[in-house]
Amino acid sequence: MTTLLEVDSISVTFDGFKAINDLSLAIASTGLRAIIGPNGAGKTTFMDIVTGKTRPDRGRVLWGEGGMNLVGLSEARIARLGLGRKFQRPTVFEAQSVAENLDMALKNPRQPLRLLLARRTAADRVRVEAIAEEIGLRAHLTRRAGELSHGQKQWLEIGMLLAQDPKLLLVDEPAAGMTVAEREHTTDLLKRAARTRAVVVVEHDMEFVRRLDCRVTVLHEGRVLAEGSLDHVTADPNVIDVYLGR
Ligand SMILES: Nc1ncnc2c1ncn2[C@@H]1O[C@H](COP(=O)(O)OP(=O)(O)OP(=O)(O)O)[C@@H](O)[C@H]1O
Repeated sequence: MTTLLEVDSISVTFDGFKAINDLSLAIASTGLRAIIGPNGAGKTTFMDIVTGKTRPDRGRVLWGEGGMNLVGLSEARIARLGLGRKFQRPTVFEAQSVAENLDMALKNPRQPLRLLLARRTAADRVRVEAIAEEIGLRAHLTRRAGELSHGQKQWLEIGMLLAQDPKLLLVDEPAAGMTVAEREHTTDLLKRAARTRAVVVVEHDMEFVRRLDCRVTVLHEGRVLAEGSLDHVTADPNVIDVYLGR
């Protein structure tokens, strides 16, 4: 098992409050990881640090075989290294079709507009169809993204990230607001995506995490409280105390 991302002793303080407190954790180059923790545990701040949005006061974020330190790099640079982030709310282009959304994502979004609007090549079309199949929207390619259900929009956005072929996909609360059937589809989608890359899911919903059937890291007060299978961490007295608020 090779390590893709290693967070090494990072800390960050906001107005005297330690949101991340000497946090260390490692993510393997393939497979799923769930990160859970009560409100304020530091999950969002962790993602902000890894993606370059927030700079830690201390510590390193090491990437890839060479162990390149991401701290201090711009968000755009980190994204180009292969780190994709899916925020909670879908941000698809509502007026464009599913195919057009995927097509724009296939091309580098930092390209000039005229290239984004350039005609699709045959290879692009094949790739767009393959991604649509992967995310379960093959039958919806010509629909406007704005007409999709909430769950379908989330899948489209995951597809747009997959189009960029990230090495690590960070996904923030994918199950929020989804129906049971949509959740099942999302679990399958994330599991499939994790066969060839690292996928880190930050999630509150324990039932969803159980379905992911993966290693779980519990954060609390900005550090790792427990790690292992969901059964292992939920049997941990420290985790029980934190979740019951004792
Ligand atoms: N920019 C900021 N300025 C001040 N305090 C912040 C800032 N960002 C986060 N915090 C604080 O840091 C702590 C960790 O927040 P964070 O959002 O990372 O937690 P979380 O685990 O994602 O919580 P939730 O599950 O509620 O989203 C919280 O107490 C939060 O209020």
